Amino acid sequence: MTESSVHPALWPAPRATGAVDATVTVPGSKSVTNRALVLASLSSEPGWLRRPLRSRDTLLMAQALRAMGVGIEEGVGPDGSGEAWRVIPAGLHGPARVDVGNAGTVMRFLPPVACLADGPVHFDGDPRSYERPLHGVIGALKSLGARIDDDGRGTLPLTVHGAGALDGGAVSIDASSSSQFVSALLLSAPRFNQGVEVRHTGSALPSMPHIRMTVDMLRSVGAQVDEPETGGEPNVWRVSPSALLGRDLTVEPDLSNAQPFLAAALVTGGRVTVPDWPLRTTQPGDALREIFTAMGGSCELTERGLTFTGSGTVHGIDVDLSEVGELTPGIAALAALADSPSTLSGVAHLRLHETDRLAALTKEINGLGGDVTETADGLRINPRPLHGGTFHTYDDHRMATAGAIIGLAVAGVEIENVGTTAKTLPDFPAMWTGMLGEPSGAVGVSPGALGVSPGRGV
Ligand SMILES: O=C(O)C1=C[C@@H](OP(=O)(O)O)[C@@H](O)[C@H](O)C1
Ligand SMILES: C=C(OP(=O)(O)O)C(=O)O
Repeated sequence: MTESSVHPALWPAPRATGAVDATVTVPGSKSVTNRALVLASLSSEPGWLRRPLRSRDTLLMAQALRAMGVGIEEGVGPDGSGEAWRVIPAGLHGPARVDVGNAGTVMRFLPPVACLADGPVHFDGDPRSYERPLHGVIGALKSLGARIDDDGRGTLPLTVHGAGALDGGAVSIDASSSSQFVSALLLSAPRFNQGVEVRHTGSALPSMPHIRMTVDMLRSVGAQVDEPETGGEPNVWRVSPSALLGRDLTVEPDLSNAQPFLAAALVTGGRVTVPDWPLRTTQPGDALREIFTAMGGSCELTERGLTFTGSGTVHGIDVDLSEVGELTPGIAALAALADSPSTLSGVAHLRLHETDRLAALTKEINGLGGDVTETADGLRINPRPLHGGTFHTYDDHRMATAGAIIGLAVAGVEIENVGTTAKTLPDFPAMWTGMLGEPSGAVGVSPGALGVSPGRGV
Protein backbone atom coordinates (compact mmCIF):
# COMPACT_ATOMS: atom_id res chain seq x y z
CA MET A 1 0.00 0.00 0.00
CA THR A 2 2.07 2.92 -1.24
CA GLU A 3 0.38 6.31 -1.36
CA SER A 4 1.41 8.11 -4.55
CA SER A 5 3.22 11.37 -3.85
CA VAL A 6 1.31 13.20 -6.60
CA HIS A 7 -2.42 13.33 -5.90
CA PRO A 8 -4.45 13.35 -9.06
CA ALA A 9 -7.70 15.28 -8.78
CA LEU A 10 -10.18 14.37 -6.08
CA TRP A 11 -13.53 13.13 -7.40
CA PRO A 12 -16.49 14.09 -5.22
CA ALA A 13 -18.37 10.80 -4.91
CA PRO A 14 -22.03 11.56 -5.63
CA ARG A 15 -24.39 11.02 -2.73
CA ALA A 16 -27.71 9.34 -3.45
CA THR A 17 -30.72 11.16 -2.13
CA GLY A 18 -33.20 8.57 -3.34
CA ALA A 19 -33.57 5.01 -4.49
CA VAL A 20 -31.69 4.25 -7.70
CA ASP A 21 -33.66 2.73 -10.55
CA ALA A 22 -31.38 2.01 -13.45
CA THR A 23 -30.31 -0.44 -16.11
CA VAL A 24 -26.54 -0.62 -16.29
CA THR A 25 -24.79 -2.26 -19.22
CA VAL A 26 -21.52 -3.57 -17.86
CA PRO A 27 -18.55 -4.05 -20.23
CA GLY A 28 -16.91 -7.42 -20.82
CA SER A 29 -15.09 -9.52 -18.26
CA LYS A 30 -11.40 -8.80 -17.77
CA SER A 31 -10.68 -12.39 -16.85
CA VAL A 32 -12.52 -13.84 -19.86
CA THR A 33 -11.10 -11.28 -22.31
CA ASN A 34 -7.50 -11.89 -21.27
CA ARG A 35 -7.84 -15.69 -21.28
CA ALA A 36 -9.52 -15.54 -24.69
CA LEU A 37 -6.74 -13.36 -26.09
CA VAL A 38 -4.09 -15.84 -24.90
CA LEU A 39 -5.94 -18.91 -26.17
CA ALA A 40 -6.76 -17.31 -29.54
CA SER A 41 -3.09 -16.33 -29.93
CA LEU A 42 -2.01 -19.94 -29.35
CA SER A 43 -4.61 -21.42 -31.73
CA SER A 44 -3.91 -22.90 -35.10
CA GLU A 45 -6.50 -20.73 -36.87
CA PRO A 46 -7.88 -17.20 -36.54
CA GLY A 47 -10.68 -16.46 -34.11
CA TRP A 48 -13.09 -13.71 -33.09
CA LEU A 49 -13.59 -12.06 -29.75
CA ARG A 50 -16.84 -10.14 -29.54
CA ARG A 51 -17.58 -7.46 -26.94
CA PRO A 52 -14.05 -7.67 -25.52
CA LEU A 53 -13.30 -5.49 -22.53
CA ARG A 54 -11.22 -2.51 -23.57
CA SER A 55 -9.47 -1.40 -20.42
CA ARG A 56 -5.89 -0.93 -19.28
CA ASP A 57 -5.42 -4.62 -18.37
CA THR A 58 -6.83 -5.98 -21.63
CA LEU A 59 -5.15 -3.41 -23.86
CA LEU A 60 -1.82 -4.28 -22.20
CA MET A 61 -2.52 -7.95 -22.93
CA ALA A 62 -3.33 -7.22 -26.59
CA GLN A 63 -0.29 -4.97 -26.95
CA ALA A 64 2.01 -7.65 -25.48
CA LEU A 65 0.70 -10.37 -27.78
CA ARG A 66 1.04 -8.05 -30.77
CA ALA A 67 4.65 -7.37 -29.71
CA MET A 68 5.25 -11.13 -30.00
CA GLY A 69 3.78 -11.19 -33.52
CA VAL A 70 0.07 -11.98 -33.03
CA GLY A 71 -2.37 -10.06 -35.22
CA ILE A 72 -5.17 -8.44 -33.22
CA GLU A 73 -7.34 -6.32 -35.48
CA GLU A 74 -10.46 -4.27 -34.95
CA GLY A 75 -13.52 -5.69 -36.67
CA VAL A 76 -17.28 -5.97 -36.47
CA GLY A 77 -17.58 -9.72 -35.87
CA PRO A 78 -18.47 -12.43 -38.38
CA ASP A 79 -22.21 -11.68 -38.41
CA GLY A 80 -21.71 -7.93 -38.58
CA SER A 81 -23.01 -7.35 -35.07
CA GLY A 82 -21.02 -5.43 -32.51
CA GLU A 83 -17.40 -4.51 -32.08
CA ALA A 84 -14.94 -7.35 -32.08
CA TRP A 85 -11.29 -8.26 -32.20
CA ARG A 86 -10.06 -10.61 -34.90
CA VAL A 87 -7.13 -12.57 -33.50
CA ILE A 88 -4.71 -13.97 -36.06
CA PRO A 89 -2.17 -16.32 -34.52
CA ALA A 90 1.36 -16.34 -35.89
CA GLY A 91 4.76 -17.75 -34.99
CA LEU A 92 5.65 -16.04 -31.72
CA HIS A 93 8.73 -13.83 -31.88
CA GLY A 94 11.32 -12.24 -29.70
CA PRO A 95 12.95 -9.89 -29.07
CA ALA A 96 9.92 -8.24 -27.57
CA ARG A 97 9.10 -6.06 -24.58
CA VAL A 98 6.00 -6.56 -22.46
CA ASP A 99 4.58 -3.90 -20.15
CA VAL A 100 2.38 -5.71 -17.64
CA GLY A 101 1.20 -2.53 -15.91
CA ASN A 102 -0.26 -3.90 -12.68
CA ALA A 103 -2.26 -6.64 -14.38
CA GLY A 104 -1.99 -9.99 -12.62
CA THR A 105 -3.31 -11.72 -15.72
CA VAL A 106 -0.64 -10.20 -17.97
CA MET A 107 2.31 -10.71 -15.60
CA ARG A 108 1.30 -14.36 -14.91
CA PHE A 109 -0.30 -15.60 -18.14
CA LEU A 110 2.35 -14.32 -20.56
CA PRO A 111 5.72 -15.70 -19.36
CA PRO A 112 4.58 -19.25 -20.38
CA VAL A 113 3.55 -17.85 -23.80
CA ALA A 114 6.95 -16.16 -24.12
CA CYS A 115 8.66 -19.55 -23.70
CA LEU A 116 7.17 -20.41 -27.11
CA ALA A 117 8.64 -17.31 -28.79
CA ASP A 118 11.84 -17.60 -30.77
CA GLY A 119 13.83 -14.99 -28.84
CA PRO A 120 14.03 -12.99 -25.61
CA VAL A 121 10.91 -11.38 -24.18
CA HIS A 122 11.50 -8.79 -21.47
CA PHE A 123 8.77 -8.20 -18.87
CA ASP A 124 8.44 -5.04 -16.82
CA GLY A 125 5.58 -3.09 -15.25
CA ASP A 126 4.35 -0.64 -12.63
CA PRO A 127 6.33 -0.43 -9.36
CA ARG A 128 3.65 -2.59 -7.68
CA SER A 129 4.30 -5.37 -10.21
CA TYR A 130 7.74 -5.81 -8.58
CA GLU A 131 5.98 -6.72 -5.34
CA ARG A 132 3.30 -9.08 -6.62
CA PRO A 133 4.21 -12.77 -6.41
CA LEU A 134 5.33 -14.55 -9.56
CA HIS A 135 7.52 -17.26 -8.02
CA GLY A 136 5.10 -20.06 -8.88
CA VAL A 137 5.26 -19.22 -12.58
CA ILE A 138 9.00 -18.52 -12.75
CA GLY A 139 9.99 -21.63 -10.77
CA ALA A 140 7.62 -23.89 -12.68
CA LEU A 141 8.74 -22.68 -16.10
CA LYS A 142 12.39 -23.14 -15.17
CA SER A 143 11.73 -26.69 -14.03
CA LEU A 144 9.80 -27.36 -17.25
CA GLY A 145 12.85 -26.38 -19.31
CA ALA A 146 12.69 -22.58 -19.72
CA ARG A 147 15.61 -20.16 -19.45
CA ILE A 148 14.60 -17.08 -17.47
CA ASP A 149 16.78 -14.23 -16.22
CA ASP A 150 15.33 -12.80 -13.04
CA ASP A 151 16.81 -11.38 -9.88
CA GLY A 152 15.91 -14.41 -7.75
CA ARG A 153 13.17 -12.64 -5.77
CA GLY A 154 10.40 -14.39 -7.68
CA THR A 155 9.01 -11.17 -9.14
CA LEU A 156 9.38 -8.84 -12.10
CA PRO A 157 11.34 -7.58 -13.94
CA LEU A 158 12.55 -10.61 -15.89
CA THR A 159 13.50 -11.87 -19.32
CA VAL A 160 12.20 -15.12 -20.76
CA HIS A 161 14.61 -16.48 -23.37
CA GLY A 162 12.07 -18.14 -25.62
CA ALA A 163 13.41 -21.12 -27.52
CA GLY A 164 10.39 -21.60 -29.81
CA ALA A 165 9.16 -24.56 -27.74
CA LEU A 166 9.02 -25.83 -24.16
CA ASP A 167 9.30 -29.43 -22.98
CA GLY A 168 6.57 -29.17 -20.34
CA GLY A 169 5.76 -32.16 -18.10
CA ALA A 170 5.06 -32.48 -14.38
CA VAL A 171 5.60 -29.66 -11.92
CA SER A 172 4.67 -28.86 -8.30
CA ILE A 173 3.92 -25.31 -7.21
CA ASP A 174 2.58 -23.45 -4.21
CA ALA A 175 -0.25 -21.34 -5.63
CA SER A 176 -1.66 -20.25 -2.27
CA SER A 177 -0.73 -16.64 -3.04
CA SER A 178 -2.49 -16.59 -6.44
CA SER A 179 -4.67 -18.94 -8.44
CA GLN A 180 -3.24 -17.22 -11.50
CA PHE A 181 -0.08 -19.37 -11.20
CA VAL A 182 -2.16 -22.45 -12.02
CA SER A 183 -4.18 -20.71 -14.74
CA ALA A 184 -0.99 -19.39 -16.35
CA LEU A 185 0.59 -22.82 -16.69
CA LEU A 186 -2.61 -24.48 -17.94
CA LEU A 187 -3.43 -21.86 -20.58
CA SER A 188 -0.23 -22.35 -22.59
CA ALA A 189 0.15 -26.06 -21.82
CA PRO A 190 -1.52 -27.45 -24.98
CA ARG A 191 1.43 -25.95 -26.85
CA PHE A 192 4.10 -27.50 -24.59
CA ASN A 193 5.71 -30.63 -26.10
CA GLN A 194 4.42 -32.85 -23.28
CA GLY A 195 1.56 -30.68 -22.07
CA VAL A 196 1.64 -30.15 -18.33
CA GLU A 197 0.76 -31.71 -15.00
CA VAL A 198 0.44 -29.01 -12.33
CA ARG A 199 0.27 -30.09 -8.69
CA HIS A 200 -0.59 -27.47 -6.08
CA THR A 201 1.25 -28.32 -2.87
CA GLY A 202 0.72 -25.27 -0.66
CA SER A 203 -2.01 -24.31 1.76
CA ALA A 204 -5.48 -23.36 0.52
CA LEU A 205 -5.78 -22.30 -3.10
CA PRO A 206 -7.76 -19.06 -3.56
CA SER A 207 -10.10 -18.03 -6.39
CA MET A 208 -11.19 -21.51 -7.53
CA PRO A 209 -13.84 -20.11 -9.92
CA HIS A 210 -11.03 -18.49 -11.89
CA ILE A 211 -9.32 -21.87 -12.28
CA ARG A 212 -12.67 -23.33 -13.40
CA MET A 213 -12.88 -20.50 -15.93
CA THR A 214 -9.44 -21.47 -17.26
CA VAL A 215 -10.42 -25.14 -17.54
CA ASP A 216 -13.76 -24.32 -19.23
CA MET A 217 -12.20 -21.98 -21.73
CA LEU A 218 -9.41 -24.44 -22.55
CA ARG A 219 -12.00 -27.16 -23.19
CA SER A 220 -14.04 -24.82 -25.36
CA VAL A 221 -11.11 -24.48 -27.77
CA GLY A 222 -10.54 -28.22 -27.92
CA ALA A 223 -7.95 -28.81 -25.18
CA GLN A 224 -8.07 -31.97 -23.11
CA VAL A 225 -7.96 -31.19 -19.38
CA ASP A 226 -8.13 -33.59 -16.41
CA GLU A 227 -8.89 -31.83 -13.17
CA PRO A 228 -10.11 -32.44 -9.62
CA GLU A 229 -13.70 -31.31 -10.15
CA THR A 230 -14.42 -33.88 -12.84
CA GLY A 231 -12.98 -36.87 -11.05
CA GLY A 232 -9.26 -36.11 -11.17
CA GLU A 233 -6.79 -36.22 -8.29
CA PRO A 234 -7.26 -33.35 -5.76
CA ASN A 235 -5.06 -30.32 -6.49
CA VAL A 236 -3.76 -31.76 -9.77
CA TRP A 237 -4.50 -30.47 -13.28
CA ARG A 238 -3.32 -32.14 -16.48
CA VAL A 239 -3.45 -30.65 -19.96
CA SER A 240 -2.50 -32.78 -22.98
CA PRO A 241 -0.56 -31.37 -25.92
CA SER A 242 -2.91 -30.50 -28.79
CA ALA A 243 -3.76 -27.93 -31.42
CA LEU A 244 -6.32 -25.31 -30.36
CA LEU A 245 -9.34 -24.21 -32.39
CA GLY A 246 -10.05 -20.63 -33.42
CA ARG A 247 -13.41 -19.60 -31.96
CA ASP A 248 -16.08 -16.97 -32.20
CA LEU A 249 -16.53 -15.99 -28.56
CA THR A 250 -18.79 -13.33 -27.10
CA VAL A 251 -17.39 -12.06 -23.81
CA GLU A 252 -19.80 -12.00 -20.83
CA PRO A 253 -20.25 -8.78 -18.86
CA ASP A 254 -17.77 -8.45 -16.00
CA LEU A 255 -19.83 -9.51 -13.00
CA SER A 256 -17.26 -8.27 -10.50
CA ASN A 257 -17.51 -4.86 -12.12
CA ALA A 258 -21.30 -5.09 -11.80
CA GLN A 259 -20.75 -5.14 -8.03
CA PRO A 260 -20.76 -1.39 -7.28
CA PHE A 261 -23.96 -0.89 -9.30
CA LEU A 262 -25.77 -3.72 -7.53
CA ALA A 263 -24.42 -2.33 -4.27
CA ALA A 264 -26.07 1.00 -5.11
CA ALA A 265 -29.45 -0.77 -5.22
CA LEU A 266 -28.70 -2.30 -1.84
CA VAL A 267 -27.59 0.97 -0.20
CA THR A 268 -30.45 3.08 -1.57
CA GLY A 269 -33.27 0.52 -1.43
CA GLY A 270 -33.45 0.81 -5.21
CA ARG A 271 -33.33 -1.45 -8.22
CA VAL A 272 -30.58 -2.11 -10.75
CA THR A 273 -30.77 -4.35 -13.80
CA VAL A 274 -27.62 -5.69 -15.45
CA PRO A 275 -28.50 -6.97 -18.94
CA ASP A 276 -26.90 -10.17 -20.29
CA TRP A 277 -26.03 -11.57 -16.85
CA PRO A 278 -25.18 -15.15 -17.87
CA LEU A 279 -27.44 -17.97 -16.68
CA ARG A 280 -24.37 -20.14 -16.27
CA THR A 281 -20.88 -18.79 -15.70
CA THR A 282 -17.58 -19.46 -13.99
CA GLN A 283 -17.17 -15.78 -13.05
CA PRO A 284 -16.82 -15.31 -9.28
CA GLY A 285 -19.06 -12.24 -9.47
CA ASP A 286 -22.04 -14.57 -9.88
CA ALA A 287 -21.72 -15.18 -6.12
CA LEU A 288 -23.01 -11.63 -5.63
CA ARG A 289 -26.53 -12.95 -6.11
CA GLU A 290 -26.20 -14.97 -2.93
CA ILE A 291 -23.99 -12.60 -0.94
CA PHE A 292 -26.03 -9.47 -1.63
CA THR A 293 -29.26 -11.34 -0.95
CA ALA A 294 -27.87 -12.26 2.46
CA MET A 295 -26.97 -8.59 2.95
CA GLY A 296 -30.56 -7.50 2.47
CA GLY A 297 -31.58 -7.52 -1.19
CA SER A 298 -33.35 -9.86 -3.55
CA CYS A 299 -32.65 -10.76 -7.14
CA GLU A 300 -34.32 -12.12 -10.19
CA LEU A 301 -32.29 -13.74 -12.95
CA THR A 302 -33.96 -14.11 -16.33
CA GLU A 303 -32.85 -14.51 -19.95
CA ARG A 304 -32.75 -10.70 -20.08
CA GLY A 305 -30.39 -10.24 -17.20
CA LEU A 306 -30.23 -9.79 -13.45
CA THR A 307 -32.47 -7.40 -11.57
CA PHE A 308 -31.33 -6.72 -8.04
CA THR A 309 -33.56 -4.89 -5.57
CA GLY A 310 -32.44 -3.49 -2.23
CA SER A 311 -34.66 -3.48 0.82
CA GLY A 312 -33.32 -0.17 2.10
CA THR A 313 -31.36 -1.84 4.88
CA VAL A 314 -27.90 -3.37 4.54
CA HIS A 315 -27.18 -6.32 6.84
CA GLY A 316 -23.74 -7.29 8.05
CA ILE A 317 -22.38 -10.68 6.97
CA ASP A 318 -19.91 -13.32 8.10
CA VAL A 319 -18.50 -14.78 4.94
CA ASP A 320 -15.49 -16.70 3.64
CA LEU A 321 -14.45 -14.88 0.49
CA SER A 322 -11.51 -17.12 -0.49
CA GLU A 323 -13.23 -18.15 -3.73
CA VAL A 324 -14.25 -14.62 -4.64
CA GLY A 325 -11.48 -12.44 -3.22
CA GLU A 326 -11.87 -9.70 -5.82
CA LEU A 327 -15.33 -8.92 -4.39
CA THR A 328 -13.88 -8.04 -0.97
CA PRO A 329 -13.45 -4.25 -1.32
CA GLY A 330 -17.09 -3.75 -2.40
CA ILE A 331 -18.40 -6.01 0.34
CA ALA A 332 -16.26 -4.23 2.93
CA ALA A 333 -17.68 -0.88 1.81
CA LEU A 334 -21.22 -2.18 2.24
CA ALA A 335 -20.37 -3.75 5.57
CA ALA A 336 -19.27 -0.34 6.82
CA LEU A 337 -22.81 0.94 6.06
CA ALA A 338 -24.64 -2.06 7.51
CA ASP A 339 -26.92 -2.50 10.52
CA SER A 340 -24.73 -5.18 12.15
CA PRO A 341 -21.05 -6.21 12.25
CA SER A 342 -19.36 -8.28 9.53
CA THR A 343 -16.44 -10.67 9.40
CA LEU A 344 -14.80 -11.22 6.02
CA SER A 345 -12.36 -14.16 6.00
CA GLY A 346 -10.27 -16.35 3.69
CA VAL A 347 -8.58 -13.45 1.91
CA ALA A 348 -5.06 -13.10 3.34
CA HIS A 349 -3.76 -13.19 -0.24
CA LEU A 350 -5.39 -9.79 -0.87
CA ARG A 351 -2.34 -8.27 0.80
CA LEU A 352 -0.58 -9.04 -2.50
CA HIS A 353 -3.21 -7.69 -4.91
CA GLU A 354 -3.12 -4.28 -6.67
CA THR A 355 -2.30 -2.91 -3.23
CA ASP A 356 -2.46 -4.47 0.24
CA ARG A 357 -6.24 -4.38 0.15
CA LEU A 358 -6.74 -5.37 3.78
CA ALA A 359 -4.53 -2.52 5.00
CA ALA A 360 -5.96 -0.05 2.49
CA LEU A 361 -9.60 -0.80 3.33
CA THR A 362 -8.89 -0.60 7.05
CA LYS A 363 -7.07 2.73 6.76
CA GLU A 364 -9.52 4.41 4.39
CA ILE A 365 -12.77 3.30 6.04
CA ASN A 366 -11.37 4.17 9.47
CA GLY A 367 -10.27 7.52 8.03
CA LEU A 368 -13.97 8.25 7.48
CA GLY A 369 -14.76 7.36 11.10
CA GLY A 370 -15.25 3.60 10.62
CA ASP A 371 -14.22 0.72 12.83
CA VAL A 372 -12.38 -1.88 10.75
CA THR A 373 -9.78 -4.28 12.15
CA GLU A 374 -7.50 -6.50 10.13
CA THR A 375 -7.50 -10.16 11.09
CA ALA A 376 -4.99 -12.80 10.00
CA ASP A 377 -7.05 -13.55 6.90
CA GLY A 378 -9.55 -10.76 6.47
CA LEU A 379 -11.42 -7.91 8.09
CA ARG A 380 -13.75 -7.34 11.02
CA ILE A 381 -16.07 -4.42 10.37
CA ASN A 382 -18.23 -2.73 12.99
CA PRO A 383 -20.55 -0.19 11.36
CA ARG A 384 -20.32 3.30 12.83
CA PRO A 385 -21.60 6.67 11.62
CA LEU A 386 -19.17 7.81 8.93
CA HIS A 387 -18.14 11.30 7.88
CA GLY A 388 -16.73 12.76 4.69
CA GLY A 389 -13.07 12.89 3.77
CA THR A 390 -10.55 11.78 1.19
CA PHE A 391 -10.68 8.11 0.23
CA HIS A 392 -7.28 7.08 -1.13
CA THR A 393 -7.16 4.37 -3.80
CA TYR A 394 -3.49 3.27 -3.93
CA ASP A 395 -3.82 2.72 -7.70
CA ASP A 396 -6.44 0.05 -7.03
CA HIS A 397 -9.59 0.13 -9.17
CA ARG A 398 -11.61 -1.73 -6.57
CA MET A 399 -10.65 0.75 -3.82
CA ALA A 400 -12.07 3.51 -6.01
CA THR A 401 -15.39 1.72 -6.54
CA ALA A 402 -15.54 0.80 -2.84
CA GLY A 403 -15.17 4.50 -1.96
CA ALA A 404 -17.94 5.39 -4.40
CA ILE A 405 -20.29 2.93 -2.67
CA ILE A 406 -19.63 4.60 0.69
CA GLY A 407 -20.07 8.00 -0.93
CA LEU A 408 -23.64 7.12 -1.86
CA ALA A 409 -24.58 7.23 1.80
CA VAL A 410 -22.01 9.58 3.33
CA ALA A 411 -21.72 13.26 2.39
CA GLY A 412 -18.34 14.69 1.41
CA VAL A 413 -16.44 11.56 0.35
CA GLU A 414 -13.80 12.42 -2.23
CA ILE A 415 -12.07 9.68 -4.18
CA GLU A 416 -8.43 10.28 -4.92
CA ASN A 417 -7.50 9.13 -8.46
CA VAL A 418 -10.84 7.70 -9.56
CA GLY A 419 -9.10 7.33 -12.95
CA THR A 420 -7.48 4.17 -11.59
CA THR A 421 -10.77 2.41 -12.43
CA ALA A 422 -9.43 2.39 -16.03
CA LYS A 423 -7.64 -0.85 -15.07
CA THR A 424 -10.87 -2.73 -15.74
CA LEU A 425 -13.70 -0.17 -16.09
CA PRO A 426 -12.57 3.03 -17.84
CA ASP A 427 -16.05 4.60 -17.95
CA PHE A 428 -16.79 4.12 -14.26
CA PRO A 429 -17.34 7.79 -13.23
CA ALA A 430 -19.76 8.44 -16.12
CA MET A 431 -21.54 5.11 -15.61
CA TRP A 432 -21.92 5.90 -11.91
CA THR A 433 -23.37 9.36 -12.37
CA GLY A 434 -25.49 8.04 -15.24
CA MET A 435 -26.94 5.36 -12.95
CA LEU A 436 -27.75 8.05 -10.43
CA GLY A 437 -29.55 10.06 -13.06
CA GLU A 438 -27.28 13.08 -13.36
CA PRO A 439 -24.50 13.70 -15.84
CA SER A 440 -22.07 15.26 -13.37
CA GLY A 441 -22.44 14.12 -9.82
CA ALA A 442 -25.26 16.04 -8.11
CA VAL A 443 -28.04 13.55 -7.74
CA GLY A 444 -31.52 14.80 -8.32
CA VAL A 445 -33.65 12.03 -6.89
CA SER A 446 -36.48 13.10 -4.67
CA PRO A 447 -35.47 13.12 -1.02
CA GLY A 448 -37.12 10.79 1.44
CA ALA A 449 -36.88 7.73 -0.74
CA LEU A 450 -33.59 6.67 0.81
CA GLY A 451 -34.26 4.16 3.56
CA VAL A 452 -31.87 5.01 6.36
CA SER A 453 -30.75 2.28 8.69
CA PRO A 454 -29.09 3.07 12.03
CA GLY A 455 -25.58 2.04 11.13
CA ARG A 456 -25.48 3.81 7.84
CA GLY A 457 -24.05 7.07 9.01
CA VAL A 458 -25.98 9.34 6.71
O1 LIG B 1 -7.40 -15.40 -13.09
C1 LIG B 1 -8.00 -14.33 -12.98
O2 LIG B 1 -8.53 -13.74 -13.95
C2 LIG B 1 -8.09 -13.72 -11.65
C3 LIG B 1 -7.82 -14.47 -10.53
C4 LIG B 1 -7.85 -13.93 -9.16
O3 LIG B 1 -6.51 -13.72 -8.76
P1 LIG B 1 -5.90 -14.30 -7.37
O4 LIG B 1 -6.06 -15.76 -7.34
O5 LIG B 1 -4.48 -13.83 -7.42
O6 LIG B 1 -6.69 -13.61 -6.29
C5 LIG B 1 -8.61 -12.61 -9.10
O7 LIG B 1 -8.45 -12.01 -7.85
C6 LIG B 1 -8.18 -11.68 -10.20
O8 LIG B 1 -8.89 -10.47 -10.14
C7 LIG B 1 -8.47 -12.30 -11.56
C1 LIG C 1 -6.86 -8.86 -8.19
C2 LIG C 1 -7.30 -8.25 -9.30
O1 LIG C 1 -6.62 -8.11 -10.47
P1 LIG C 1 -5.35 -8.83 -11.10
O2 LIG C 1 -5.83 -9.50 -12.34
O3 LIG C 1 -4.38 -7.73 -11.41
O4 LIG C 1 -4.80 -9.82 -10.09
C3 LIG C 1 -8.64 -7.62 -9.35
O5 LIG C 1 -9.06 -7.22 -10.45
O6 LIG C 1 -9.32 -7.51 -8.31
